[in-house]
Amino acid sequence: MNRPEIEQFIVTAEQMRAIENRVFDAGMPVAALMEKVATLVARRIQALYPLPKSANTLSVGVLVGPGHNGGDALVVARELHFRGYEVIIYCPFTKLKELTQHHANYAASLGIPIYQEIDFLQNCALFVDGLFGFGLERAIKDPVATAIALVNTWGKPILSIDIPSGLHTDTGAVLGTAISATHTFCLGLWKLAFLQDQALEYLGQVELVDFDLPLADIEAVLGNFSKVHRIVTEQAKSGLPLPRPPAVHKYKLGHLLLICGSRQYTGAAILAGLGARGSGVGMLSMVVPQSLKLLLNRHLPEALVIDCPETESGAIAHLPPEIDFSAYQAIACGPGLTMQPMLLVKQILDSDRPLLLDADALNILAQIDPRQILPQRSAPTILTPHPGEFLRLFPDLIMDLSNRIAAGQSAAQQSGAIVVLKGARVAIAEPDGNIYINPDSTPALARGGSGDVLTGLMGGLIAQVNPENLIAQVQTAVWWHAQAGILAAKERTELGVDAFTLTQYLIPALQA
Ligand SMILES: NC(=O)C1=CN([C@@H]2O[C@H](COP(=O)(O)OP(=O)(O)OC[C@H]3O[C@@H](n4cnc5c(N)ncnc54)[C@H](O)[C@@H]3O)[C@@H](O)[C@H]2O)[C@@H](O)CC1
Ligand SMILES: [K+]
Repeated sequence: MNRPEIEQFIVTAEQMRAIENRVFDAGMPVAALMEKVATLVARRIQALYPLPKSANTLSVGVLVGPGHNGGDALVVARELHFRGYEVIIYCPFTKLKELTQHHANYAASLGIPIYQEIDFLQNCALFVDGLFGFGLERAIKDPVATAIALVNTWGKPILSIDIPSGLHTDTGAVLGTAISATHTFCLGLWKLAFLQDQALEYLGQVELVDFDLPLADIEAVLGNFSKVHRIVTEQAKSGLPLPRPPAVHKYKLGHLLLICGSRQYTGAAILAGLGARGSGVGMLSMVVPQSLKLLLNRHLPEALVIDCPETESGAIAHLPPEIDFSAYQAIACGPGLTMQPMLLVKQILDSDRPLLLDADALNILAQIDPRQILPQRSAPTILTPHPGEFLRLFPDLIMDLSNRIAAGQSAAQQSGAIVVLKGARVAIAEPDGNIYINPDSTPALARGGSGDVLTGLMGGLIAQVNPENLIAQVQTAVWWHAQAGILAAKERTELGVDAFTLTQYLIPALQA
C-alpha cells in the first residue's frame, strides 16, 4: 500500500538523485535499497502475471542495462527464477556498474541464461524492461536500439522498471528509441515524464511503487523549489462545494454569468450551460444572441436567458446596457462566441468579477494583448487555452510538447492569470509559478464540445466559492471533467463520449 501523501509529488531526475543521495548519506546501503525496491517490483509482477496452473512455467525475458536500472532488473530476474519462472536475460553491455555486475554474476551462477543477442528471447511470453531508468542521458544506439524496436514488435506484455527505457525522465521525449511498455512501475516518486503528453503512448498502465523514501528527505530536496504538483483525487474532491450548508438559499450558492453562443455555434452555448448545470451553481444566467433564446429555454429551463441584439451573422452585438456585473459571483465567456463581440470582451475584462475566458474570447483577447490588460484587472482571470489558442495568446512563448509545463508557468507569471493549458494531461499554472497537473484522463475527451462543458462546469464551481479558493476550484473542475470522461468511456467505450453524453456523466462521476 502506497502512502497517500506520496502521490502528490513530482520530481525531475536531478531531484530524485538528490533525495536518493540523502538516504544513502544517512546510512541506507545502496544494495539494500535496490534489494527492497526490486523485491517490491517482483512481487507486483507475480501478482499481475502469476504462474499459470495449467502450464508448469512462464518464460520471462529480462532486459538488463549497465546501471542500477539494470541492477533492479537482475534482482527481479533472480526472484522470478526462484519463484519458478523461466527467466532469460538480455544484456549486451560489457561494462556494468559494480553492484549491477555482482547481481549479473550471481544470476549467471544460478544458471539463468544471459545473452548478448535479443533473438534468444523471442519466444518469451512476457518482458521486464530494466535497460535504463533516470540515468539515461543520451540517445540509445545500436545494437540496443534495434533490440528495443524488435521487442516492441513482438506484441507481448512489457513491464518497465521505473520508466520505459528510452524516455527522458523530465521531458518524456524519446531519446533515439523507446520501449513501448504495457505497464510501468514508477519507483519511489512520480517522475515528470509521467505527466508529459509525449510520453503517454509509451507508458502503458502506470503505477507508483512506494519504497518508503522519508518525507523529510523529499521535502528537504523539493522544499519550496518544487512548483510542479500532481492533482490527487482526495484534494480535488475536497474542493467540491459539498456538503452544502443545511440552511442556505439559491443566491448564496453562486450566480454565474455565462456569455456564449452565436447562430453559427448554438451547441456550444447549450453544452456550456449543461456543464454549469452539473456544477450545482445556485443561479445561472446566460447571455446569448436573441435567436438562441427559445432553444436555450428548452434545453436549460432553469437558466435565466438574457437575450442580446445580434449582428447580421448571428453573433452577440452588445450586452444589454442595464447589465450589472456586481450581481454575479463569476463570469465565464467564450464558447461559440465568434470573433465579433470584441467590445463585449473588453467590457467584461473591465469588470471586477472573477473571469473565465475560453475559446473565441481567448482569440479576441489575443488581439488585445493579455500581458498588457490582464495584470490591470482587480479580480482573478482564468484562461483555458488549447495549444493553438495558447500560441495566439503568447506567440513568443514557443511551446512544444517538451516544454509545455515551463511555457504554462511563464504565461501565468507574465499575464497574472491562472492558465489552464489543455492537452492529454491538463496543466494549471498560477502566477506564483505553481503548476498542477491532472494525471488521470482519457482520449475520449479529445472531441468537439468537450471544452465547452469544462467552461460551464468550471464557471459554475468558481461562482460558488470565495475568490481566494479559486485555484482549488479550477483543479477540481479539471479533475471532475476528466473523471466524467473516464466513467463514460468505461461504460460506452472511448467512441461513446460525445460532449452531450459527457454532461450526463458529471454527477454519476461524483457518485462513483
Ligand atoms: N531512485 C532511487 O532511489 C532508486 C533507484 N534505483 C534504480 O536506479 C536507476 C537509476 O540508476 P542509474 O543512475 O545507474 O541509471 P540507469 O540505470 O538509468 O543508467 C545509467 C547507465 O547507463 C549509461 N547510459 C546512459 N545513457 C546511455 C545510452 N544512451 N546508451 C548506453 N548507455 C547509457 C550510463 O553511463 C550509466 O552507466 C533508477 O531508474 C532505478 O531503476 C533503484 O535501484 C533503487 C532506488
Ligand atoms: K526501464
